[in-house]
Amino acid sequence: MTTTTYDVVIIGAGPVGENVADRIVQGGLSAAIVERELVGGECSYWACMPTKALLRSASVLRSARQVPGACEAVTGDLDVAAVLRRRDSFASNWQDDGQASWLESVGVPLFRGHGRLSSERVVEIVGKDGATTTLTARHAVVVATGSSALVPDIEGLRASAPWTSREAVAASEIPSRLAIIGGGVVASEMATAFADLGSSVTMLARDGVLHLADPFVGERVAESLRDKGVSVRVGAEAAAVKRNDDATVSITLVDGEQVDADELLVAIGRIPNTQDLGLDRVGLRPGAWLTVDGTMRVVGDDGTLIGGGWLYAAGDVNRRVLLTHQGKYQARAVGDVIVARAKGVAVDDGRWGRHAATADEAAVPQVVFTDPEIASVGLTAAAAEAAGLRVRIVDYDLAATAGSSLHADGYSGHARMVVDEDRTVIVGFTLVGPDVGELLHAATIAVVGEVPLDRLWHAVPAFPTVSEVWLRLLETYGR
Ligand SMILES: Cc1cc2nc3c(=O)[nH]c(=O)nc-3n(C[C@H](O)[C@H](O)[C@H](O)COP(=O)(O)OP(=O)(O)OC[C@H]3O[C@@H](n4cnc5c(N)ncnc54)[C@H](O)[C@@H]3O)c2cc1C
Ligand SMILES: NC(=O)c1ccc[n+]([C@@H]2O[C@H](COP(=O)([O-])OP(=O)(O)OC[C@H]3O[C@@H](n4cnc5c(N)ncnc54)[C@H](O)[C@@H]3O)[C@@H](O)[C@H]2O)c1
Repeated sequence: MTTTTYDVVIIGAGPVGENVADRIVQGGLSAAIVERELVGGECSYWACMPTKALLRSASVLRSARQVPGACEAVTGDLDVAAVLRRRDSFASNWQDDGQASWLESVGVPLFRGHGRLSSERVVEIVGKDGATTTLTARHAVVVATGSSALVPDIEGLRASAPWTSREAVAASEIPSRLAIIGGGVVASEMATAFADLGSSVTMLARDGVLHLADPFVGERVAESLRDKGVSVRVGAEAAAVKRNDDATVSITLVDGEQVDADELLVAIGRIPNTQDLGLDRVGLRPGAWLTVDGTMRVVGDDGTLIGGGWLYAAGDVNRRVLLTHQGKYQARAVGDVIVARAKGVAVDDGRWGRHAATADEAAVPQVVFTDPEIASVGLTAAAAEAAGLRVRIVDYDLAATAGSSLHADGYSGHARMVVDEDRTVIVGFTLVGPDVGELLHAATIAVVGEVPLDRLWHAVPAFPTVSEVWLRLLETYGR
């Protein structure tokens, strides 16, 4: 007999749903999880892992070519077929047996099918065979259904069957010409990947390249994309799209110009997976992002808790931060707070408390795997100023460290630290340069720990590493 009542029911087995389930069972409660596609979600099969696999080989080749002694050993070009095979293996060939076994090993039953809220604490699941299962949660239902690509209402766009990030990430062939609508993170990473893999790429970056980052970031990435032969068209906006009889696609821009390509990737942001989730049954609007309180309980438009607080939302679907690591961080807080409430233990939801996801507002780290890489945490200078902080910006040329000159000939990069002058702590840090992603965590610790600059002078970077930029930034700031 199938057990139909669990302490917690989770809809969506992406990275966030999996982590909520794990915390719930670690806390001694029972959990069941519902998944309509693959256990592991977008991140495992169509996002983080396969995109980075697509980007990594060219990055390694570039690194080798920048170091005499190694560059002489590079006698060929990128092996595209081998890159795609490695990508396939990082997407587990789009099979989820491994992650489904993990769920089983931690004691979380998996219900395959589309889940919907049908009433308070009740989730109805319709399986592929049409059979319906009903699960009731004693304590909480957690929505972790993630997000999907936004395809805008541009004339002819949908009918032209454009790629979203899914088709780009899983591509089995590299198109000769790829056009991209968008200038954000997906557009920039995919322009890099496909240019490296041999496509002739045109990027229609209406609002600029990575325009929400500190301005030097987008400038460096756009320059590098252009050096690779990418046509970066800042300000260009698509007005109409047509798939031609010969399978090519033509994009007419607002100014009347036409851009032709073999495939078109649309990468202009995300929509929440809440269209068919039964939100209307609990007083919410289908298709809306879910708004949450400090412990990720869903609130209605009037700010009151849905049903008194049994419904939680974590990960992309609550729109706080659309990143895997941040969603998993929320998941740990959500799992733990549900357990605490179920057991009548005090909730610790103050700033930096165990049950709060404070870093979502203060210290989100992100690495964008373009060439050069971008690593950032916390506030940009503009955001810090807009938040009313008395800010000092400290810049340093990353190429001027002994470590970077050893890392690669012709190393080029930049570092910026944003200091809150009233507290003399770092509130934002951005690095641009080859392989800077691995330098980021030191900055994340400094921001989260609110480490005073006076103390940071005692955190001595090893010589000769690129991390010596920390000392250079402090020297530039002054003692
Ligand atoms: C191209 C691309 C690259 C990215 N790269 C990175 C990166 O390098 N680093 C990073 O941190 N982030 C990256 N992201 C973002 C990252 O993928 C998301 O933040 C992350 O996947 C969110 O996890 P989630 O569990 O909230 O949602 P998802 O991963 O979307 O998982 C949600 C799950 O819920 C299931 N589901 C939805 N509705 C239902 C339903 N009604 N019933 C049952 N199941 C349902 C879905 O099938 C899915 O498996 C990238 C995103 C994209 C698009
Ligand atoms: N390495 C990483 O961390 C990584 C990689 C890929 C994706 N992601 C995450 O996935 C999410 C989605 O990425 P994304 O690139 O789709 O969104 P995004 O929000 O990063 O960028 C969207 C871009 O599209 C532009 N845009 C919006 N509407 C447009 C329109 N109608 N026409 C032309 N341009 C338009 C915006 O100005 C913006 O530059 C992001 O939030 C990101 O954090 C992370």
